[in-house]
Amino acid sequence: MKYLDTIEQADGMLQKTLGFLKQHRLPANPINYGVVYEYMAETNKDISKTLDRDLKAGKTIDSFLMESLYKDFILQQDAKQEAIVDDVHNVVSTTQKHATKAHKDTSNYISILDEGMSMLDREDTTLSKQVIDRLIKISSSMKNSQTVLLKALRQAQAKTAELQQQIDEYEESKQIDQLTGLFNRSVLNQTVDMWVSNDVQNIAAIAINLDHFKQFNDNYGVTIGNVILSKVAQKVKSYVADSGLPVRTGGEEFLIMIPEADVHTAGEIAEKVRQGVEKLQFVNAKNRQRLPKVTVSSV
Ligand SMILES: Nc1nc2c(ncn2[C@@H]2O[C@H](COP(=O)(O)OP(=O)(O)OP(=O)(O)O)[C@@H](O)[C@H]2O)c(=O)[nH]1
Repeated sequence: MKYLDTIEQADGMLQKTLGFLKQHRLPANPINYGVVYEYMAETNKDISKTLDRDLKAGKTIDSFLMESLYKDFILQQDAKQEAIVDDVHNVVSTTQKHATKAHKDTSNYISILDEGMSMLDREDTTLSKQVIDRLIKISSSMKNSQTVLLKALRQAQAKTAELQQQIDEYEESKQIDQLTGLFNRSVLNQTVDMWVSNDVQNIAAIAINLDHFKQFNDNYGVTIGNVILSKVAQKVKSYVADSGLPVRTGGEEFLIMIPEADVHTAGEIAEKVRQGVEKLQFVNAKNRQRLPKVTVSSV
């Protein structure tokens, strides 16, 4: 069980959580409530770290941020994962059933074979013929049972490969921010930990922030805001290739982490990203009006 709070503790947390939601004008829907509850209870260090950082920087704590924290750091055991586990369970139990039956058939076959052999009599050819007929019959049924087992094993093998692919896709989807296709913060934390434990010497970090993005949302709507975010993210990604890790760290914030890179190289990449984003042109499909230039700041 995830939450072991007593009624009194949960009541206390409820008050604190509602206070936080009210202060930031966030509706108390299940996502916002869940994230803020974890934050107040200090039970999720990733949520605490991100929210503390954003609060300290005076960032807007909005539903976009709540949703991304929920997806990145809470939503792990979802329906899809459970369905995969159920499928694995089915494959295992079906194969086990067939294997148990095949084992029983084999033992049966061996004892009938033993018994038949002892009954074979050179003098009594009629009895011997009956015994042999019975052995032929039982051998053929044994063959059928082995064929069924083989088929079940082949099906299990195919299903296992299919499930493995689903697990891989699922694992990947948990690491990727859906809107931008960049990595999410949980991958950032894991990757940096891995680099540090592998003694990577210089890790360069380029923080990229879209300028006045709130105005784009306010003036042109969230859908256009989303398109802009996604296109800028693609640009960011295109300058990183395989050499670094492009991450969406917040609503309109990205981070490029590059292992074994010096400040000069990082500066060059930051400048390329800045220029590349400025070259992007956005046109409002409804009225063909060109949108103002999108600019980014990087540090
Ligand atoms: N469309 C869209 N907007 C988002 C998303 N996530 C966050 N936002 C919005 O991004 C805006 C960020 O606003 P601010 O933090 O004030 O940043 P800014 O307007 O870029 O201001 P500066 O950073 O100071 O230039 C807020 O209006 C958020 O609601 C998202 O996934 N999609």
